Amino acid sequence: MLEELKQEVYEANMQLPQLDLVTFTWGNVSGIDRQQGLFVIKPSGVAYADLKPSDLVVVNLKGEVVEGDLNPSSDTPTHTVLYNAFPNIGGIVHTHSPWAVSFAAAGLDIPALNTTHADTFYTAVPAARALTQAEIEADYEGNTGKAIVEAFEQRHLDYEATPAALVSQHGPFSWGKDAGQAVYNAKVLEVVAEEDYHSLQLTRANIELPQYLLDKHYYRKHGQDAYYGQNNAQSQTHAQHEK
Ligand SMILES: O=C(CO)[C@@H](O)[C@@H](O)COP(=O)(O)O
Repeated sequence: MLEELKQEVYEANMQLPQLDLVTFTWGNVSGIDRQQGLFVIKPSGVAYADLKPSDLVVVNLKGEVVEGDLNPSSDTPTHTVLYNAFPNIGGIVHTHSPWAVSFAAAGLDIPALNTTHADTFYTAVPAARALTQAEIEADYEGNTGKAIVEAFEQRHLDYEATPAALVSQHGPFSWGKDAGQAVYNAKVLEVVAEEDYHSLQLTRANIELPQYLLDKHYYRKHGQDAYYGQNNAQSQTHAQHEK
């Protein structure tokens, strides 16, 4: 069943370690056949090196396994919610890619700070709200998907224009028209998360030395007394340039 889709989703899964988006068995990719209302997903806990297309598990849109000897990814309920809520997506990726996880753990959106971001995501990538203890205990993965959908609904975001979200204190989910595009979007997300982190660090505060402190130390060492701009033509000239 769905042999061609399994091959496509298998290849998408194998791109995760190739693109440094996962460590060990973390992460998973799924892809859906909308005509049959069935999706295939990586089995839970299987090392990528050991994965075969035939290992992929077939699941219906109720989240029920219809074919497969292995357990589906533990994130299958999240994929199920997203396929039901976002009818135009064909593939979903979940990773623990470290820069995106850093924003997820901080509960921060990944802001649109550069054109790399804008090429793929029309808005900031939303950080979904944290789940309550009751939600976590009742159905962590299913409620994770609902929190993502809620973020898009409440913020009036277009899930096709911004094909990703951050799960509070867990990590990113991204999606696309198929599994391959979902992986591409996951990689772009990780790249812009890293770029954003550094941009935010660089712009967080103006921490340049004040001129008088620079004068005092520089001129004391280089033979001229500079007392906060007095009796020092160079610093006065500099001060004039500063005005
Ligand atoms: O973070 C978790 C589990 O805590 C999962 O997203 C990740 O390990 C992938 O799990 P699966 O191997 O797909 O079940």
